[in-house]
Amino acid sequence: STGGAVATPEDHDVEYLTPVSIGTPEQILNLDIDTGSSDLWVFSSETSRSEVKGQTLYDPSNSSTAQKLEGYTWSISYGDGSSSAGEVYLDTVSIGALTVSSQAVEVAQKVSSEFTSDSNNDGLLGLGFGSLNTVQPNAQKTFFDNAMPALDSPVFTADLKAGIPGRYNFGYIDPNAYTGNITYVSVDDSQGFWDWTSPGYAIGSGSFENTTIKGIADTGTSLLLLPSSVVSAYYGKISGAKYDSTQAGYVLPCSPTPPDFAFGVGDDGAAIVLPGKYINYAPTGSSGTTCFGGIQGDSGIGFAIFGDVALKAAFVVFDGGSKTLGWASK
Ligand SMILES: CN(C)c1ccc(C(=O)NN)cc1
Repeated sequence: STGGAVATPEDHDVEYLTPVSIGTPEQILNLDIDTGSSDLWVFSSETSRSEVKGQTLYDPSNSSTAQKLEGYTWSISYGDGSSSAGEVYLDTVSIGALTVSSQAVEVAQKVSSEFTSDSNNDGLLGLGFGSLNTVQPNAQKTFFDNAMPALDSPVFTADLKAGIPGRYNFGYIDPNAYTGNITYVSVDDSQGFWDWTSPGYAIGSGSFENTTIKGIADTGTSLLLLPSSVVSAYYGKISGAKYDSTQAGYVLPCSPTPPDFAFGVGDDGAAIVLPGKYINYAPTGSSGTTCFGGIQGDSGIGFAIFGDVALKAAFVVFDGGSKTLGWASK
């Protein structure tokens, strides 16, 4: 089997939302597919009314295939301090033509303000490794883990794009979606993430800097978070760029277009190039003169995060069979 669906960017590519069918008859919710976590949770009929602002709600009582897991609960918090919690059902979940008949659907009873204010986001679909799942008393499998045995190939791919819809596919690699070769790198799944090591970076037309950068491929994080030495080297090349403590990040003049940023993949010289315009993440004010940087520091996290700013420059294969990541330009 195979499947897949469109991934539509929200403002500034802060996140990408994908239609997911849940239950019988189908209830379609727009979920944030997140390789940095492993819970499939949704806004629901059980979500505190004061914490819902426009989201579509999954109502298990309207699904003939929903089965409550009595006594099961979940509770999750994310790197940005947001959180949610609730109870658990099993139901049929589909992404395009790919259907999992008994998927754990975690219904939110509480969500934090970051989710409440994100009115188009109806929940998250985690595609990290199973060890990160928060369901108690027994952890539940991800959609990918449940689907894998039936997939033509044990993979899913992320083809996110700047400002326009891209795609997540399951079970196959679309040869028309990328250019050149796919370079595969090893993954350390010991922390539950798609954790890999880049050999270094280059700024603009500059020489390649060999420096080990260990980090996770995380579709659920908006920015590219890198070691402070790399971030300082990048913004040090830009007149007027500075760390703004009020914004808690580097800001830069939106014009002229900043230099490209490339990160290495594998030991054969392959690299993914971020066009400089991807680093103009969003204007900080109404004048549009100053932009918030799409590359920021990873201090305090313990690893780099290759979020959407990086991923949208690449075609990425998440290989659950070999536990490798494949990176290609496009
Ligand atoms: C508040 N929202 C929509 C979030 C979505 C995803 C994440 C995240 O860290 N995913 N890896 C955090 C917050």
